[in-house]
Amino acid sequence: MDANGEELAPAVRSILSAARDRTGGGERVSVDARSVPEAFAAAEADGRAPVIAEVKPTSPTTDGRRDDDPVDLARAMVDGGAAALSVLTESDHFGGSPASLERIRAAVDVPVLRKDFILTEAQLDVVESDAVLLIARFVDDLPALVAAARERGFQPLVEVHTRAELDRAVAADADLIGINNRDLARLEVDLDTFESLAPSVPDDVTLLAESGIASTADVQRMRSAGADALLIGSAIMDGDVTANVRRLTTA
Ligand SMILES: O=P(O)(O)OC[C@@H](O)[C@@H](O)c1c[nH]c2ccccc12
Repeated sequence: MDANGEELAPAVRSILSAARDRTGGGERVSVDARSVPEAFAAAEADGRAPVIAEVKPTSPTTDGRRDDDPVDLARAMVDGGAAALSVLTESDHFGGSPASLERIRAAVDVPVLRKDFILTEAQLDVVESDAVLLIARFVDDLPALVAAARERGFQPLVEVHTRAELDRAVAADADLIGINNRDLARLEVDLDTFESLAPSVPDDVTLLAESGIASTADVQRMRSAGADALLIGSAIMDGDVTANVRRLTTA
């Protein structure tokens, strides 16, 4: 059971128990971050849908694993028009690493989001990134972790899946919020999630639609429902990543 009183999918329980074992807590990070909202605005001005393309070698819901150099993948995504990148640093279930994020961030000039299951302040002190994901469902003291991220220069992206989590994100002063279409209890995706929660998000929040966006029709659907930007992983990682990003950003 988690805080929502709902059973989590076994893969997610395994991810969380690995996350609890990671101590983090190297030297305190202080980052001079590339602005995520500015990167979205630049993409819009250039006629592209703002997309955060995700470097995700594998996942509990993906068959197989992509072994290309993550830096090559990242560059190819930027070539296709990605406004920003998301890089998994979780190694046990997603094939990512802090080292690949570090290399990617040195190789591109767009903002890079660190995608991991961060539960404690010490786990922020692992690698420099422009933004960090904080999953409302798993973080006990969200206002404290949002503040701790900002103190280090990170832009916190708070991920929500329910109305109650959205209210907690807003109360924690989040100004970058992602609505995850994937239910972490069942690992199923439903784009209705974004459509039903987006109207309750305050206007001054930069709002992302996350997960399950596979086609240009999905991009248009999320944009019409109020998404300022889209976070897309699997549909980009499957095949020619440059062509995939180009197709999805010119929807
Ligand atoms: O591959 P998709 O369905 O396009 O989803 C991307 C991203 O939203 C997903 O990887 C994700 C959303 N929240 C997360 C939290 C941790 C790890 C991964 C995620």
